Amino acid sequence: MKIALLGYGKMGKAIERLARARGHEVVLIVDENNRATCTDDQLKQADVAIEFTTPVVAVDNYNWCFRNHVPVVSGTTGWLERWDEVMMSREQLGGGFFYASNYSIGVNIFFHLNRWLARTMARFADYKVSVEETHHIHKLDAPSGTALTLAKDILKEHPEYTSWVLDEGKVEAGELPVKAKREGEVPGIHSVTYKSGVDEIQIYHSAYSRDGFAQGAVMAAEFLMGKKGMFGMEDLIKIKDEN
Ligand SMILES: NC(=O)C1=CN([C@@H]2O[C@H](COP(=O)(O)OP(=O)(O)OC[C@H]3O[C@@H](n4cnc5c(N)ncnc54)[C@H](OP(=O)(O)O)[C@@H]3O)[C@@H](O)[C@H]2O)C=CC1
Ligand SMILES: O=C(O)C1=N[C@H](C(=O)O)C[C@H](O)C1
Repeated sequence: MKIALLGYGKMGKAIERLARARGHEVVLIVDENNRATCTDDQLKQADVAIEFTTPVVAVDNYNWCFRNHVPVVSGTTGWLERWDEVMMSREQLGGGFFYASNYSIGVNIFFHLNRWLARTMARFADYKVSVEETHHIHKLDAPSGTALTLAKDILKEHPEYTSWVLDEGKVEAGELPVKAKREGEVPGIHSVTYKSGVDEIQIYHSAYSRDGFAQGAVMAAEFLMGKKGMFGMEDLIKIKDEN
């Protein structure tokens, strides 16, 4: 498979290493410095693009891929307020798009546990729920995309919360608190905690490195090659939600 890497930072470099190890070819590397001079013809050399850049530039890159009929794996977080716009242009231009807030298989199992626990705990009003994430100090968005996925899945099962809120010390009744911590070079830690007056229940995931994210992104690219339409991790790893 021929890959265009859009974004060549911490994730782009990890993806390059893992993609080559799986026998793929990286035919284009784009970063902030050369983006303006990269041509459509260069992009069209690729079977798939993998995009890990920044919240501000990601949507332009998706549209670049759609216009050139290159399916794109989107890893960038922090752009979801433009989701509808991206879905519309994908549909109009007929592109292939794969999005996950977190490509690690472990986190996607954790998402499954979170949905199960949220359904179970909905019957026990004594417990208050909160989400916490810790990441490296370079991260631009807060809360993380992963924490947002966790929070949104909890909100679906808990009508006593009307919205999530970034917990900066002041949380109103009806708000699901999401705390975002920034420390050193932490690759990514997420937890969900249910607390009552007498005990607490917690689920927790900690990434040891970026390799799990990068491996999942390359697997998503292998899956997406030659496809049109919208896909997510549930298409790649079929874990069934049960009651
Ligand atoms: N979904 C998931 O599983 C994961 C998602 N992420 C997300 O991926 C994103 C990237 O993370 P990370 O690699 O750590 O970030 P980095 O800051 O290390 O890398 C960002 C890269 O984007 C490049 N860039 C900036 N503007 C453009 C542009 N217009 N076109 C192409 N490239 C550009 C930068 O170029 P330059 O080097 O020249 O500045 C840099 O190489 C973040 O949003 C993060 O939250 C991260 C890990 C896992
Ligand atoms: O910026 C990061 O590093 C990460 N971002 C993703 C997110 O926002 O959830 C995934 C992972 O936690 C690492």
